[in-house]
Amino acid sequence: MKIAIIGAGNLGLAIAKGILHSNGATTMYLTKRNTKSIQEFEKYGNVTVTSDNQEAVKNSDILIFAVQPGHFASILEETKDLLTEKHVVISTITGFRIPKIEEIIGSDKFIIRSMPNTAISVGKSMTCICSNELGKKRVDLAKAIFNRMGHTMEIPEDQMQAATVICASGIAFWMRLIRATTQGAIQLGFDAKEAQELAMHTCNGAASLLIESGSHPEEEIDRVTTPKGCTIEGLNEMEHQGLSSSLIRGIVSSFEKISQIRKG
Ligand SMILES: NC(=O)C1=CN([C@@H]2O[C@H](COP(=O)(O)OP(=O)(O)OC[C@H]3O[C@@H](n4cnc5c(N)ncnc54)[C@H](O)[C@@H]3O)[C@@H](O)[C@H]2O)C=CC1
Ligand SMILES: O=C(O)[C@@H]1CCC=N1
Repeated sequence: MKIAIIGAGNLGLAIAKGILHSNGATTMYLTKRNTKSIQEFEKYGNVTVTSDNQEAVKNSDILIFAVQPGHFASILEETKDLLTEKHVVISTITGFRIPKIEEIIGSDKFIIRSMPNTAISVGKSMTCICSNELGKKRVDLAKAIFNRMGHTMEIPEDQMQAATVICASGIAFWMRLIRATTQGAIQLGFDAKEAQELAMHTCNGAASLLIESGSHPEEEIDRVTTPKGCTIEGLNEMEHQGLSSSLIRGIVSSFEKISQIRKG
């Protein structure tokens, strides 16, 4: 698998780490306008760092674009004449719809739109995927690539905006919840390091319980909330203060913001 990551920033580098972690590529190109900060990746023998997107495209089959939405169209213009039937174009760009990509490079290309998150660097991304008509023939390949670095779900393109909020922005939302729990634990007497260890492993355990048992969160909550006990006391106070409501409102605000990014 010859992979190029066009735009090795926060997400692009997370994907690169995930690929290296899972031995997922025979060769990998990483591109960025100024390559100084990512030069160290060349210590991995099969990685080439360059600011030349055309070189990366020519020497790769799987092209993962991870640039800011405002830069994507011009980079597609710059590389479109080099695209052949060997290439699979995978976009991670927020709000940039497949018809807009087809307008630039044509509908006769394999186009996958993906929405991974930064946990891809440790092989734990939740990645949503959709494709153009021709790209349906490469969806299994895209899933195979991303399944090595977490879990995938194929969805209609219309749900991509919502998937961005839940899965990609979701990493930040869960981080804040873990951080707030840590602050609570510090207030209760744990030192900062211990407090974070308690918070993150408990969070991991809660998610694993659902993933492995297939049960509903409320079933698991019922198993923890002793009548007249401390859990229900804390949980109800959190809800009186708007815990679920604030999360839902935040998710909807984030979703609405993507519409503005798309118009911009
Ligand atoms: N950061 C995240 O967690 C996620 C980001 N995304 C999407 O991924 C894309 C990238 O996001 P980030 O990594 O956060 O942004 P970023 O700004 O950290 O990375 C973009 C990179 O592209 C490089 N770049 C700019 N022009 C270039 C060019 N002409 N050729 C090659 N490289 C060029 C920049 O130097 C930068 O390193 C965005 O479209 C974003 O919406 C999607 C899911 C998650
Ligand atoms: O905040 C953003 O706009 C991008 C998309 C999802 C994660 N980061």
